[in-house]
Amino acid sequence: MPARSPPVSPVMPEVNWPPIPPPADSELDRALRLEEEKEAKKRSDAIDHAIELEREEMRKQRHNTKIVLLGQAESGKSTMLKNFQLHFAPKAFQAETEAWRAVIHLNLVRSVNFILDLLRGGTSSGSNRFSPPASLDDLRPLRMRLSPLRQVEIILVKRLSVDNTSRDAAGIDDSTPWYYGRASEVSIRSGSGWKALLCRHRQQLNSHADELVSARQVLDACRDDIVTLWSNPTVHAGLRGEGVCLQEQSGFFLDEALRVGHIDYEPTYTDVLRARLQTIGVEEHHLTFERLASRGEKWIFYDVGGAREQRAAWVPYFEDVNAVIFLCPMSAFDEVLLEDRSVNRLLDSFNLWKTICSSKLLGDKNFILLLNKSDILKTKLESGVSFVRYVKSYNDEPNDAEHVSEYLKRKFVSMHRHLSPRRRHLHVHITCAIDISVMSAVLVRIREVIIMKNLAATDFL
Ligand SMILES: Nc1nc2c(ncn2[C@@H]2O[C@H](COP(=O)(O)OP(=O)(O)OP(=O)(O)O)[C@@H](O)[C@H]2O)c(=O)[nH]1
Ligand SMILES: [Mg+2]
Repeated sequence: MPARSPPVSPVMPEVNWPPIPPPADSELDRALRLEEEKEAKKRSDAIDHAIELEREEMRKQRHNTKIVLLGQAESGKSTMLKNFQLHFAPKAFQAETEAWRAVIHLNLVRSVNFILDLLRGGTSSGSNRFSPPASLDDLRPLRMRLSPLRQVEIILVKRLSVDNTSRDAAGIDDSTPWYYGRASEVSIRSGSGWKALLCRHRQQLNSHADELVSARQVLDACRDDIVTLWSNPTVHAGLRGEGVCLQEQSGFFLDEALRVGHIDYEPTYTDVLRARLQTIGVEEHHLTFERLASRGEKWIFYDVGGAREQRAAWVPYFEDVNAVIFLCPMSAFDEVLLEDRSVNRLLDSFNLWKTICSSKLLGDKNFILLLNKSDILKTKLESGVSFVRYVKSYNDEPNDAEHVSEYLKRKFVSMHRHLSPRRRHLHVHITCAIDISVMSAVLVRIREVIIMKNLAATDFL
C-alpha cells in the first residue's frame, strides 16, 4: 500500500501563531526570528488598520448627504437652508444670528433711502417719474434728519463687501430707473466669508468695528424719524403712484424700525429668516447635525443663485448630489423676473422645472418640490388679485390659496411625470419658509425621505 501523505492542517499556516520553528534552530536564532516575525506582524497590522480607516472614511464621505437647492431668484432657497440649519444645527445657527444684524440693518436702511429718493423726485440713477406735491416741503426737515442714513448704507455695504460686480453678475442693471422698484435688495459674492468678516470686525478694536458701531448709533438715533416717515400718507401715495408695495418685498423691516434699529437689537430667528441677501454663484454649506438621534450626521448643501445669468453655474453640481430640492414661489404668479421684465415668474418656474425634470444627470436623484410662499399667495388672493387673469388654464376654480396651490401641485407633478428620464418618486410640500413651527415638521419629513433613499441606494433596505 502506498504511504499516505500526512493530513493537511485545516488551519492556514499564516494564521497559525506563533509559527512552528524550523527543526534545527538554536535558542538565540529562534528568539531573534520570533522577534522579527512579531515586528513584521505589527507592521502588517498597522497597514491593515490604516487601510480600514481609509475605507471607513471613504464610506463616510460617500454617505455624506449632498443636496442642491434649485429655483429662480427669491424663491426661498437660502431661507430654506437657514431652516435646515435652525432645525438640525441650532447652536451653529444661533452663533451666526448676530452676523445677520448687518444684513437686516441694510435691508431697513435701503428701504428708507429708497423712500428718500422717491421724495426727492427720483433716484440716484436719474429717474424722475414721481413729481412730489408741494406739501412735501413739510417733510424737508425730516428728510434732512434722515440723510445720515445714506452714510450708514455705504458703511454696511462696504463691511458686507457688497460690490457692483455682483449686481452685474446677477444681471441687474443699476441704470434702470428705480432698480425696478426694489428697495432692499442686498447681494454679496459667494465665498466672501462675510459672516467671518463681521465677526472679526466685532472682535478687533479697529476702525471697521468703530464704523459699524457708529452706523448702529446713527440708525438708533433715526428710529423715530423712520417711523414718522413710514406713517406719512404722502409717502404711501407716492409709492402707490410708482406701483411699488414695499410691504410685499423681501427684506421688509420698516414696520419694525423701532425694534430693529435699537442700539441693543439682537435679531430673532424669524428676523434672520426674513432677511434678504441675494446669493451670487453657488455657496457650499456644511451642516453637522446636533440633535440626539442624528448627532454627527453631515449634510452638504449647494445653495445656488437663482437669477437667470447664474443658472449655467448649477450643472457641475448635479452629478454629485443625492437630492434636489426645487422651490417655486407660488405667490409670484402676477410678477415678472427682475432680470427680464418680459417673463412672468410663474412661467419661468414652470420652464425651469421642466429643464430640471428632464435632466439626465439628475435622473436617479431624489426629488423634493417645495411650493413656497404660501402665506403671500393667501394674502394676495384674499386682497382680490385674480389667479386666472395670469393663468388662463385655471378656468372656473375658486380664487383661494387652497385651490390654487392644489392646482399648481397637479401641474408640477404632471410635468415631472411626463419629463423624467426614468420613473422617480416626487415629494411635494406646500410651505411658508418663514414659519418656523410649520417648517420643522416638513424638514423632519424631508430628512426621512432622503435618509430612506440613501439607505436604499446602499442596499441597506
Ligand atoms: N413671506 C414669505 N417670505 C419668504 C418665504 N420664503 C422666503 N421668503 C423671503 O423671500 C426673500 C428671498 O428669499 P431667499 O431665500 O433669499 O431667496 P433665494 O431663492 O435664495 O434667492 P437668490 O439667492 O436670489 O437665488 C427673503 O427675504 C425671505 O425671507 C415665504 O414662504 N414667505
Ligand atoms: Mg439665495
